[in-house]
Amino acid sequence: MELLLDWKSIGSVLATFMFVRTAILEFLPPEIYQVLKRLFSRIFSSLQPSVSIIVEEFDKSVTNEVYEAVQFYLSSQCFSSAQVLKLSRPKNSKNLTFTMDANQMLHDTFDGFKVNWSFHTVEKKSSSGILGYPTRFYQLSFHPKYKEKIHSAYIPHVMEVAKIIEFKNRERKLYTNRSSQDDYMLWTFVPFSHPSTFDTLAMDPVLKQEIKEDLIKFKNRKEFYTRVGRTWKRGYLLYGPPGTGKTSLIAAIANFLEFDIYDLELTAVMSNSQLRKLLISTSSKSVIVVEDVDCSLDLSDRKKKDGKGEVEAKEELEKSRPGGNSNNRSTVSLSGVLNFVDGLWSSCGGERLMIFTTNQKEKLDPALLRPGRMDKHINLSYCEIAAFKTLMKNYLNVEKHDLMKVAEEMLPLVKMTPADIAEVFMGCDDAADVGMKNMVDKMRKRLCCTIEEDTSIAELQMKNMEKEEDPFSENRKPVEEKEENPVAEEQTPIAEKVEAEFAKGRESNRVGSESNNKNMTDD
Ligand SMILES: Nc1ncnc2c1ncn2[C@@H]1O[C@H](COP(=O)(O)OP(=O)(O)OP(=O)(O)O)[C@@H](O)[C@H]1O
Repeated sequence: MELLLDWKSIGSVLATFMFVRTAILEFLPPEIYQVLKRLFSRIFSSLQPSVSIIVEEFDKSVTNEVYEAVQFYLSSQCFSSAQVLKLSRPKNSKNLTFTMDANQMLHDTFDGFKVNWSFHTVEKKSSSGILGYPTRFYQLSFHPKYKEKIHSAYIPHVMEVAKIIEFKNRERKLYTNRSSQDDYMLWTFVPFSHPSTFDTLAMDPVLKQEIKEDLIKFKNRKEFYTRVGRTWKRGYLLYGPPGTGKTSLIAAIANFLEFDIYDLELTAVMSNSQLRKLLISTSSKSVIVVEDVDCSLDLSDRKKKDGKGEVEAKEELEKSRPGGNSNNRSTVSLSGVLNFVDGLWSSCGGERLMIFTTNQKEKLDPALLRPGRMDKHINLSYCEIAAFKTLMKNYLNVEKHDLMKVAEEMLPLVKMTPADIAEVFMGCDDAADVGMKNMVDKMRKRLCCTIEEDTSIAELQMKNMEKEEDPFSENRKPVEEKEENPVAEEQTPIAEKVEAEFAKGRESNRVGSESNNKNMTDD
């Protein structure tokens, strides 16, 4: 009988509990329900044994990197489990960021165990009782039996995930030393947003693919570089006439690798030691660029043939520069630059690509060009048909056109850089017919000029040769006789020459398409 009573009372307790629960869910405002839920979960969790780790924002006034990492990590985790979130987008950043609000609790699961994160803000009083800046910190709580796992696996996991998220979210930067006046502000920066990519780049497709593969290999070979005892860096030399896309290629590379760019103006660097400071203040995952290196410093052969030393030669170069005077003269030397590229200091940090550009490769010292310093020599030259098609697609939004055949025949005869072609297409506001007509007109004009120029050079050479001829020689022809000759080469009408050049162009197109690409060399 007593047992029956007990079962009855249990049944009525359960029924009451169900009734109260339904009443709470139905009638209690959700805000109050949430508060009660949190209160109960805190009471229960405080009854369980737990260990806490505090991660403060500052460590002796210096920003705590772990705090930043936790912030990144939790921003990716908190959307699903935190109750109240803060939403922000840092200026110029491409992504939205969610952060936890103060006193919020967040649960995370890792490798089968649970941990709790909470965020707090407290205002600490100084010894004199004055309230200081608020101290912000994250608190990580977990069961004591997971202490070892937290230390050896969970925290490294948080740091790794944070690194990946930070890299994806971060705003890439373009640094320059051009406007820096003193040692304290070596680099100034702006957000890097150059639109050039490998898709928009007009260049030989084989060369493009080769460069992309080389970059991918470089990026994925951290272990390889460690194994063979080399610093994780690579040097490219881009050379070719102005307007062939050296700067555009650098921007495309930085966008491809998602690296920052450091644009190093050597003439603004006062000494080798300042050069070293600039180098060690660059971050990893960056492209360091020295444009027009032949114009920056005298980096020709160190052993001057005329007996002048490096310093003397540099002095001369400085004097020859506009506004150059001895007071603000740079004392950066070739050896300083060589050390910058692959000296001991260049091994600080990692994952760095150094790119030097020049219009005159032959002016550079072989020491700078050797493998290990410049690992790849990339020749960017005048526009060929594949590059022309890319520009047509970019600027005129067409892949085929009636005038394509004519342009294709003339292109090998006229030395046009991608910049020349881009300029013509730019003025056509997407109108493909106008763009192609203007292009062909420009090519014709250039072809005529080239032929006229060649003709007058040939005439001049002929005259000079005649002047130099031995006046007593029996074979010597009088100049007048040559000028009167109606079938002389220089008197062929320009139109005929253009036609002859076209024939040459057709031939060279055929040969060009058969030849292997020789524009990128491993040095
Ligand atoms: N290969 C290319 N693909 C697409 N656009 C190009 C290319 N080359 C040049 N251009 C166009 O021409 C302009 C000038 O090119 P860029 O500055 O890259 O040439 P450069 O070789 O670095 O010239 P310089 O040697 O004078 O510095 C660019 O803004 C771009 O619009």
